[in-house]
Amino acid sequence: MASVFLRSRLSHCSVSRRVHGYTVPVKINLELKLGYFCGSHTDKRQFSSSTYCSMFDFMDLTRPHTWYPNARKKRRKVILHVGPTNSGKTYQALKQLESSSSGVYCGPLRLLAWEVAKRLNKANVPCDLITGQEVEEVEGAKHKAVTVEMADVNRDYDCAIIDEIQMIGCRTRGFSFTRALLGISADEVHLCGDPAAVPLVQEILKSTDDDVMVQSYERLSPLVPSKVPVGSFADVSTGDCVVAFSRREIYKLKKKIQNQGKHLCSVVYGSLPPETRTRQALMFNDASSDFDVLVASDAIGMGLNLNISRIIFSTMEKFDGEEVRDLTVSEIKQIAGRAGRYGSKFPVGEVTCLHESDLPLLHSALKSQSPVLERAGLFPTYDLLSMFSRSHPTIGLLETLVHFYKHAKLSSNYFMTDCEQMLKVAAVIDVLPLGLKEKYVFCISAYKSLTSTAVQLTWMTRFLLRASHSLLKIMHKVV
Ligand SMILES: Nc1ncnc2c1ncn2[C@@H]1O[C@H](COP(=O)(O)OP(=O)(O)OP(=O)(O)O)[C@@H](O)[C@H]1O
Repeated sequence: MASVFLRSRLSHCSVSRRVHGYTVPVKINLELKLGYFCGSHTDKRQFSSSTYCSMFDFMDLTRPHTWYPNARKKRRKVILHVGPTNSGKTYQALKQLESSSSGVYCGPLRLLAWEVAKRLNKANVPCDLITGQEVEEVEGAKHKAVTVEMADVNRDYDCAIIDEIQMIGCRTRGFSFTRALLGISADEVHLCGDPAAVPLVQEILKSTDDDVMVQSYERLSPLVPSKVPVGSFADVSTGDCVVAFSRREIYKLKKKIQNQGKHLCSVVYGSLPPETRTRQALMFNDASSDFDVLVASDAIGMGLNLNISRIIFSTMEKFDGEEVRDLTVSEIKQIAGRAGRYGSKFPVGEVTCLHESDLPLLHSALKSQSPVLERAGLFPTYDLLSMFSRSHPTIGLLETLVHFYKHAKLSSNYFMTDCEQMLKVAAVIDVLPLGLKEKYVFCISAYKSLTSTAVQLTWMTRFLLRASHSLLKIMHKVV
């Protein structure tokens, strides 16, 4: 239904006919005001050549480093902490954050941001928690733990961490990591993640004039791939985490395991409400609780420190929004790496599958390197959309996004983010009496939870109207 709605909206817009192939002359005042896109108030050493450009090509996204004048004022020290899972990369970066006078942690999951905020506050470093769903401010805090979409590129920090930097290559969320990488204004920026991201990050940062260094790590505790599958739910034991890729499957597995009468299961998956997800993870981690088995989606794959003894893949395939495909090497390693975390009560991690036929893929993935990332996600900033919109006042957000998607020019280090879900949100909210900024905010923050039924679209329309004030309060500072 949503796609029908979207199709009709798109044909109604006829964006490509009306706004095809712009190279728009800009007036002097606009040029001055928006100088940083042409480089005028950024780093004069490097970005001054086109200061007096008289033509502004909105579709030219080939120099995204110039979108962040605040960060370009600094020569940042960027440290890439790379290595396998459970090798202490984040631990080392967090030590720097903890000892800095101001800082920000940017993570891919709300649960990770929550863990970091808790850790810093416990260490008497007041730390705010800011995610798409909540703002928890702590008096006197100069530190923030945020989900990467909420990273504030207008503030200055001593220290910043961008965790799971390999997500810069993610089809749908990569642009938020690119924005944080290029835009965070911190003296020291710590990037933690897979070595596969190193060449791309180094290439991208050539344009920023930052100092970049690479620090490599080894796994701190062994991870043993099992030669035999689990085979029967009767063989599931305390500390096991069974991984599945849909909510339906997760609850089916939970039921089958609990039917054996030996274990109670916690569940963790991405769309669980944050409080419930946190409670379920805590319950599993708590040795005194009866919930000694976890059934989870790949939401546990990133950075979470859970007391898992053995990872059991119930399948090696997942539906990625477009098709059912095999898990990638990187996904398999990330998820498997949750077993036997250093410092947990299981000093050795084990990993296996439910079905024997899945074992070869598991074994070969664990022996392979993740393929090197070639391109990072990119998406136009609000400022850029807003400039475009001012030059084309009759065009709505949906048409603007479609136009950028079709006509933007990118350098070879970048790809345009897959914005199909954002377009669906834009199609709905374009008819609402909201400003461009509000609409943009909703598009980049609400698309993750959108599904494609008419009921949910109707619900979302109502929700947007109700939530606009609170969400805007959160987003106001970061866009
Ligand atoms: N030097 C250390 N002393 C004590 N504990 C450590 C040390 N280094 C790491 N740890 C602990 O080991 C676990 C794994 O560390 P960390 O989360 O930093 O690994 P990582 O390499 O970032 O893993 P992933 O890529 O899976 O997120 C954490 O519980 C962390 O607190």
